[in-house]
Amino acid sequence: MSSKSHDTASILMEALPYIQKYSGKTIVVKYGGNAMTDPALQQSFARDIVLLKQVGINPVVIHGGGPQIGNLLKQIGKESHFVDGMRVTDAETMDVVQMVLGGLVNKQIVNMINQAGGRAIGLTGKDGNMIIARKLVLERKAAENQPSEIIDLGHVGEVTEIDASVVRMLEEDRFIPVIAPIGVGRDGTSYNINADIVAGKMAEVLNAERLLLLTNTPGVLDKQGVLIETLSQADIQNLIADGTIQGGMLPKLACATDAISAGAKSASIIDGRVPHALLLELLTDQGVGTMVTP
Ligand SMILES: Nc1ncnc2c1ncn2[C@@H]1O[C@H](COP(=O)(O)OP(=O)(O)O)[C@@H](O)[C@H]1O
Ligand SMILES: CC(=O)N[C@@H](CCC(=O)OP(=O)(O)O)C(=O)O
Repeated sequence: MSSKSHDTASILMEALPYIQKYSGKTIVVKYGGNAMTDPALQQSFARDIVLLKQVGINPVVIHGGGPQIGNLLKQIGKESHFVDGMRVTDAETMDVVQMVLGGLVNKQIVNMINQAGGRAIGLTGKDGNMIIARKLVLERKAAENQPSEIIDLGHVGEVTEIDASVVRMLEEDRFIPVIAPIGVGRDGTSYNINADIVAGKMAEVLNAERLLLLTNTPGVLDKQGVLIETLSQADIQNLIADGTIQGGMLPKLACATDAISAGAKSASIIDGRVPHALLLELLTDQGVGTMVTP
């Protein structure tokens, strides 16, 4: 055997214990809007998802689309405002969120996976009353000795309940669920929910083996910009308190912490700009980001 074919065979063999470990299990993958900007990377993501399904693993994709929502808002002359990584969502912005997440982005991902040979089904949290939400009430203190004030984020929601029966039904078959983070209130109100939060709750409800959040950084970085490979829940509190973790990274770590408190073994924030990041993280000895552990 040539050394090249020996190398190829050993790479394939490296995947075997991981395929055995994850076969029949659910892996929740959050595909961030910032990780989905490059067409070649989108294709490598879609092929990874199809490969996982093909070897008996059940990927469930929750997608974001923050930059894509921001672009359409800009085209209609609206500025985006964020508080703690969450978009302030008035009624008009909520319509744009539904158009972009439920329409454009969701169907783009479905199409990419199907082009790669998979069978993806796109849903929002409204389908089958899957994601029930209520208005998020955000309380904040300007300073330690000040009374807290309530910040109105409009249609931003928090998840109160997930009925994952439709996801179960799809994953038991050949289908790959692709879910947009839009929730519905008991009274029919639409809610915009941060996709990281939805991914964390979905991982809890599905009792997922892994929760992977794909984004546009190498993982969680320290003050010097160096990758932190593993983080405990106590480390996270310290890094938030000293301002190292901010903005879009806050909901990711909140959801990782919640998922772990609810029994998940780990949650990983990985670099979606690395081609085949999912395969590298799941099926090889090589990690590609930050793993949050209990
Ligand atoms: N300590 C940190 N390490 C890495 N990224 C951080 C950190 N603190 C804040 N961030 C920001 O979080 C962003 C990722 O969140 P976000 O923009 O919401 O991505 P996504 O669209 O993938 O959800 C990074 O691009 C970075 O600007
Ligand atoms: C409440 C809130 O902020 N919702 C997000 C939903 C999309 C999202 O989470 O997209 P990324 O994962 O690409 O950031 C938003 O409106 O941008």
